[in-house]
Amino acid sequence: MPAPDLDTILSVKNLSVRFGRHAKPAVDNVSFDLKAERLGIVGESGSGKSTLGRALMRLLPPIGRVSADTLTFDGTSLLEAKEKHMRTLRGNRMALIMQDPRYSLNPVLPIGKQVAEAAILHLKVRKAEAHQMAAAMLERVRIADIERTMKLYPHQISGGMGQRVMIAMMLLAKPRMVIADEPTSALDVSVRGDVLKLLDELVRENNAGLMLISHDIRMVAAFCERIMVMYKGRVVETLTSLEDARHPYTRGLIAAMPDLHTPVRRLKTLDRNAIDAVEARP
Ligand SMILES: Nc1ncnc2c1ncn2[C@@H]1O[C@H](COP(=O)(O)OP(=O)(O)OP(=O)(O)O)[C@@H](O)[C@H]1O
Repeated sequence: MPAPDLDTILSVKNLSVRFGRHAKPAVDNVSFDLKAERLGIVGESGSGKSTLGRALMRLLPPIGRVSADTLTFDGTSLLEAKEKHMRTLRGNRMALIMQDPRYSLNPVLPIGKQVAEAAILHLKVRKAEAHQMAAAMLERVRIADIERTMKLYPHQISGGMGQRVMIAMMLLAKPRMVIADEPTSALDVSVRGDVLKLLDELVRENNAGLMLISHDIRMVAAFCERIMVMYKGRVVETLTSLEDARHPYTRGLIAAMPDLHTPVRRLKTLDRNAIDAVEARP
């Protein structure tokens, strides 16, 4: 028997997700491993990126049917784990950061309390210690004037600050795997880079694995060592550099994303016939 690879955080073999018995799979036979690295998942809208992320967190609605040969996270089979175990894994060992902090944060709770409650829940610490941990973590995500800011409600802070609060809350317990699903697309362009840099910094510090889900292949390429390209639920290629892109779909995604250094007059659209012809090859 081959020795287990101790560095592997997540192992996925032939993962498929179907919404309804006769529907085409939203995620179709996807296989990959995640180590303490940054893995980008890119693809156009509807390619199955979010469904993949949610399947890994076991957060799909009951209509979503998951099947896989292997789905192992940190030694636990996500196919077999009881829901109670999943609840301790989520937020503790695995974290999901979503697009818009306004929908993820509790609107009726001051942000300091929310972060402290995450510490009480996941780290089983007492109130005073949780408050201190929350303050330290908020400082770590560069929130200024901590004690005053902790008393503010989510609607009183900016989107960029809200996303930094989410990151503080999600990374408090030092999870092994962080799935960030379009974490900056609801934010002002001017703060996107800062939020991503911060996320990257904290994930590296914890020696965790990051899955960065986005439709923006150039942004993903700037942050990730590997990029998995999804089309109609399948992985069409995995790249370490955009220059290696061979698949017409990936090339289409690259061409469709404006590059600050080479301005284009018209944004290209994807040539679906060429893409499907390549996909149809045995
Ligand atoms: N709850 C659901 N019920 C039925 N179908 C769903 C559900 N969630 C996702 N799907 C379908 O699964 C497919 C993949 O959707 P998914 O949201 O994963 O794509 P995506 O690549 O994340 O797109 P986006 O970038 O727009 O979020 C789509 O065809 C979508 O309609």
